[in-house]
Amino acid sequence: MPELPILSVTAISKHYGKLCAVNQVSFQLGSGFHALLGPNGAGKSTLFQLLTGLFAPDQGDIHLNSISIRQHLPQALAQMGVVFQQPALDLDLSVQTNLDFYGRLHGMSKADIRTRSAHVLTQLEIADLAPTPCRNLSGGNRRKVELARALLTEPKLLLMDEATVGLDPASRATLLAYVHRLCREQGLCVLWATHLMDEAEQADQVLVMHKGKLLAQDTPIALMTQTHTTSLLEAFFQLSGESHVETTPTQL
Ligand SMILES: Nc1ncnc2c1ncn2[C@@H]1O[C@H](COP(=O)(O)OP(=O)(O)OP(=O)(O)O)[C@@H](O)[C@H]1O
Repeated sequence: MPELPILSVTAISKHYGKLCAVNQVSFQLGSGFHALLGPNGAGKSTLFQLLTGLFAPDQGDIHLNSISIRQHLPQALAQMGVVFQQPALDLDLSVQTNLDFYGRLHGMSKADIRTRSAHVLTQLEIADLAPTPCRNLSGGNRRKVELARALLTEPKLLLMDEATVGLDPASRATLLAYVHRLCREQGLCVLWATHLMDEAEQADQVLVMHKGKLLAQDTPIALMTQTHTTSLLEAFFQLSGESHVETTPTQL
């Protein structure tokens, strides 16, 4: 029997005035690492804002494990962890206090928060930083703390919006490897927005977004085969009809 989707998005649209930032987008995701690939302005962040209920779509609906985000937002959010593009830690508080605050907001008991934080901080190799004020952390470690916080409630869906922006190559690789491991070992469903080719190339599936539309959803290899290209970058330009003269070979 086919696996039920964890995330199901049906014909959602979002306008800012006359601009259609998300245009009739539909897709379904099961467990695994899914890259949402698109250049600046493609609509990735707007899609994330719709998925997290920050805005309601003008039309369409989103279901997380069959729960409608429109009708039952708190229940849907309880199954979701999010790392937004903009850092969102309280820098004056310690790592542990940031996690405590988030856990309490989600109705976790103090004991559960402590057990779970110790687990995720250890997995991310930053357990020793628990008492440290977030202001004193490097950019890479701040992102790890945001990821730890997103994972505190054991979500089924993890949304990562350009989560590696500003990180050095080693920190970026550690974060990516850890999230891939969570997909493999715990069946997590990850939607990872990026415009970096190497991040998308490692995904189980790539969702190609351009000017508000979802152009394709498939494995990196299948996208290259369908477009008769030998790289994901070329496949993107084939699918979008854009020219890539002005771009670097590693990102859109
Ligand atoms: N609050 C807003 N008001 C008006 N227009 C907006 C708003 N937010 C985004 N837009 C526009 O909607 C379109 C999609 O933007 P969005 O930020 O979703 O794209 P993105 O793919 O996340 O880009 P980036 O990688 O630069 O974050 C862009 O044309 C952007 O200028």
